[in-house]
Amino acid sequence: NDPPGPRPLPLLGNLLHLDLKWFHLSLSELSKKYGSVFTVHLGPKKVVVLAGHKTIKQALVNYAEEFGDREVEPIFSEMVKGHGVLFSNGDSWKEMRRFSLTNLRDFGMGKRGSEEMIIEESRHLMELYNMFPWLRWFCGRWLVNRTQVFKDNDENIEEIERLVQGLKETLNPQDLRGFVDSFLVRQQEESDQPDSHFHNNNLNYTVGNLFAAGTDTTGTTLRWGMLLMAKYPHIQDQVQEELSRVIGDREPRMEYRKNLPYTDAVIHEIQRVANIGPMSIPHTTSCDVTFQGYFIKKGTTVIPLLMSALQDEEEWETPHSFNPGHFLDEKGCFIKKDAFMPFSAGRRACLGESLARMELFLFLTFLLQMVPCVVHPHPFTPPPWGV
Ligand code: HEM
Repeated sequence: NDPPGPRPLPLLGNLLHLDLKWFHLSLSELSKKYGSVFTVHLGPKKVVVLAGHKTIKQALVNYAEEFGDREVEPIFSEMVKGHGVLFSNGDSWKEMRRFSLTNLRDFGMGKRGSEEMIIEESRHLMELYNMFPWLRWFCGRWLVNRTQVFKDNDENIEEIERLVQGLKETLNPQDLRGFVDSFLVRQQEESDQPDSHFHNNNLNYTVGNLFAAGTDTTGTTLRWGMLLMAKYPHIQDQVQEELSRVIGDREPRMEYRKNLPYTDAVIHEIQRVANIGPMSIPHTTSCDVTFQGYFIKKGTTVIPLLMSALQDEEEWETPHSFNPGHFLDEKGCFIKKDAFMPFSAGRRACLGESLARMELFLFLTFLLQMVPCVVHPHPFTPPPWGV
């Protein structure tokens, strides 16, 4: 009783049915034909796709254990060897996730502490933008191949090891400066336990995961924000009108968000349309499971098609166009939407959601606030050493 799906060819599976460049769009098309739980074969590999807000939530929240393991593709299993939090499972993942969440929160994630740091970063962002407009010359494409990926990974880990070494040499257990310090103390406390998960590999890979999962995601969403504001100047005008009416010349702060319903709605709509993780990060079933009447074997790759929730035609008035009204009631007050799930749901849901939301709010309000700023006299001057 497998979930339905297109008939696979030997060896190739359904590869010919899918546009691999626009894989998430192909899956979205297939869900129209095969429903909210369907099978596709990527070559010989069987993959179950979950589509639509209700089905994804039901699987990831109501069947949290069954659908809650991470699929670790061969390249990642070779690269991270089960360490860290992003591409790990079992007890090691549980310990790393719990430790990361508790410590990031203790060091201010989603709270005042990180607000101060993000504001400081926003000030630099404003300065940098005015100071180095020629940085854009470097924003090109570069070729990545497999060897390069492994080389980059090794270099990243070496860099993290150097950072950790510096922190180890200056560690004062009475004055913990951040995540790595807390990890090092825990490592010392558990040094007599041979099967402790607090070893160097988990430290290096968890730090690497937090950087990797936490930078490009927010950065890409911000770029979408700027693109959408440029494309819809009348919406940008309304945000700027609200910002100048509510906060004026004061520096943006999280506490102003509740009085900025339009800005908040625009930021949510940016994330909905940006759709930066359309297929989430694949999961795998931790045991055999019967879901919506279908049998799914232990170890089956599962793709929660988040884009199908973000563009669910039953949940959004105009799912395919940018419309901040999706998050506003008739009085212009902000409303939460259950189908808004760019951070996924359940036990593998994004660990940095509160940090990301704070960053998006502060960076975008800083960038959109109409405060007088010095415009660089020669915005397109190439760097002194040429391009
Ligand atoms: C706009 C920003 C971001 C978006 C849209 C986003 C989205 C996601 C998504 C879709 C997942 C996969 C969830 C799943 O498997 O079901 C994820 C996982 C994760 N995210 Fe984020 N993320 C963002 C920012 C961040 C930040 C700032 C951090 C770190 C501080 C972070 C850390 C992680 C980690 C560690 C995981 C893996 C969790 C696990 O496997 O247990 N993310 N994120």
